[in-house]
Amino acid sequence: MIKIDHLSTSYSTISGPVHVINDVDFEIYDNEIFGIAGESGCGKTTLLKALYDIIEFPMVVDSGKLILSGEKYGKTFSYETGQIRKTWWNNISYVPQAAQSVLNPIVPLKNQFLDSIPKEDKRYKTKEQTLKRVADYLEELSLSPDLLNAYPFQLSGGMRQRVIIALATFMSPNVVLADEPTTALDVVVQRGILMMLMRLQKQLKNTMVIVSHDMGVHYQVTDRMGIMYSGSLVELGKTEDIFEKPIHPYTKMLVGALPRVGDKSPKTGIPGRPPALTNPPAGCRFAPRCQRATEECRKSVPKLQEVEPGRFAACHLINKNGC
Ligand SMILES: Nc1ncnc2c1ncn2[C@@H]1O[C@H](COP(=O)(O)OP(=O)(O)OP(=O)(O)O)[C@@H](O)[C@H]1O
Repeated sequence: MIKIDHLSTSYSTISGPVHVINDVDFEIYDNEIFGIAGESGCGKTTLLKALYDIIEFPMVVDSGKLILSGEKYGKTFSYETGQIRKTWWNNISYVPQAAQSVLNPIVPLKNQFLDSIPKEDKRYKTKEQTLKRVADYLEELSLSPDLLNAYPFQLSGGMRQRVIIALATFMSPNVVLADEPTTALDVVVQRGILMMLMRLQKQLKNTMVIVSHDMGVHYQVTDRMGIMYSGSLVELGKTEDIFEKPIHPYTKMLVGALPRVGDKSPKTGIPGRPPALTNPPAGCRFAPRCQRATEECRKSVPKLQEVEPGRFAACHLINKNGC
């Protein structure tokens, strides 16, 4: 499980701190695929980096923390912000955005696998034993073991993405974080990657966190999801509930803009633009784009509240005829 405990982060810039994650507080459970959605620049990648403990200048944690806990091979573990990196690969792994370009193009894949396996993993005594296990694992994932002798530049983008996912899951981590795993791939390859992630999650019974701006990806793959807007979590719940009955006005607009089979009604975009994080408006950050915003919305920041069991939203209009 990952507990995100009132986390706020910022980036230090020459014009002062840019607050990107604002008091985000929720839990991601064991054995689920959790999605994080929202427009470009709302802080999805920043949150994922914090989850993976890549907190390096210019990113700063202003307050709050993360706790990664669980059980592996009969032993319980718990790591907080600042310690999570000690358990990279073993208990948590990360498929970064544009992952296809993180592989060194001129190093054979087998060396990249060997370099990624933590030195303390003593399950395989020799290099040959480790490579045999990697080859078997690739076969389990319907990938050819011959890939181990290939160089990344010889592979297509979709194949490189599959290899990265294999690398990230080889140690059976309790949590796998994937940032935009299907962006820049054609729809057929996208589907293959999504199926692979779903199959792996079922097999490992672990937690997968998928960041995507594409609501279609969340609909197909995730069990629960969080909607981010301008650095805050504005809605959280089961994915099917969010699509069937969105609560927050922003989520309603996001879901309403999606095409549906048989629905011929004209689709409209969300008016306006997200606020600049360098100079956000007071009160609810969505208020300038919300047709139902009131004086209260423009003055005070709404807190994320439990609207129904397991359903959370941050909006002053809840129970006031608006949401
Ligand atoms: N190194 C940095 N220095 C200053 N500001 C940054 C830095 N990295 C990100 N930001 C700012 O933080 C905000 C959130 O960025 P982030 O990459 O987390 O958003 P995102 O939702 O993942 O967007 P995208 O979908 O485009 O990747 C953006 O406004 C961005 O300009």
